[in-house]
Amino acid sequence: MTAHMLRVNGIGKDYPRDGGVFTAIDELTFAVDEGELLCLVGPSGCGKTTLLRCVAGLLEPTRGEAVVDGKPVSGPPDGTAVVFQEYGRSLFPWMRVGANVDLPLRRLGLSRAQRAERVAEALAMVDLGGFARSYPWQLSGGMQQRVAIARAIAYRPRLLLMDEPFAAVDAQTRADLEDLIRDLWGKLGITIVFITHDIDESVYLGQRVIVLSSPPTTTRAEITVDLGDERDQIATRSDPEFVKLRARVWGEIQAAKQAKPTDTTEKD
Ligand SMILES: Nc1ncnc2c1ncn2[C@@H]1O[C@H](COP(=O)(O)OP(=O)(O)OP(=O)(O)O)[C@@H](O)[C@H]1O
Repeated sequence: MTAHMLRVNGIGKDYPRDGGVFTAIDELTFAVDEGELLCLVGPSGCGKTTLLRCVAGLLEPTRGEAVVDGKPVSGPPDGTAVVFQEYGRSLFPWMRVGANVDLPLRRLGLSRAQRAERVAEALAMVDLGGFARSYPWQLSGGMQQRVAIARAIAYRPRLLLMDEPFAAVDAQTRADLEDLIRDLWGKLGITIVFITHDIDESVYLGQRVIVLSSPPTTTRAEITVDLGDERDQIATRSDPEFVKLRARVWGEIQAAKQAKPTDTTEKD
């Protein structure tokens, strides 16, 4: 049996609002297998970022817990890296690309040579081998996001959390970055939880898609993506199974927007 890399056990989050309490997440429970590529999709404001922050140990849930690699999360978990949407804010503009990728490695107790090897390897994997000495602001948005991805993989995480990482780049760059993620996932065998509000992206990337409801958020549906591991921007997206799956996710999201909070979860 495959081990769970991540378990989300009854996580809920309340925020103070207008002198009262706003339940952003009511109750979320799901598990992610080791080596799985899972996409989480849901309507705007459904608490995707809140959930990811709870899993990454950056925010304390009001209820429930996240368990990464068998350990309850109480701070940033070992072996976990995060890629955020805003690459412009996650890279340090005064540090060269190589130094940005190197930064998180400094707490791993590696030698300078080992770190340099990891930085070079990670930059080569995202096709930025010649850019170690450039500054982030000299690169395009898509290239900067590849630096952020290189920084995450240089850390050699077992779990990679991605929060709408391609929302701010143009469509062509986005397609290239999607293929890069699938390629890295295939090569590195890591577990990826990918958050997106883009239905097509969730089906194209994921082995499984979890659809979240509107707040107070619960799991609306869990959908297995039976498209095989070889995906291609043209062939996969015109595959009748892809078209069927995207229609199903779309339907679930529309229903989630209209549903009453008491609706029960549907499972595949
Ligand atoms: N620190 C906070 N204080 C109060 N309310 C918050 C806070 N952070 C988030 N919220 C609210 O909780 C809800 C979920 O927010 P969150 O950013 O997690 O959703 P999201 O699904 O990532 O949104 P989007 O799709 O727009 O990026 C929203 O209604 C938001 O206004």
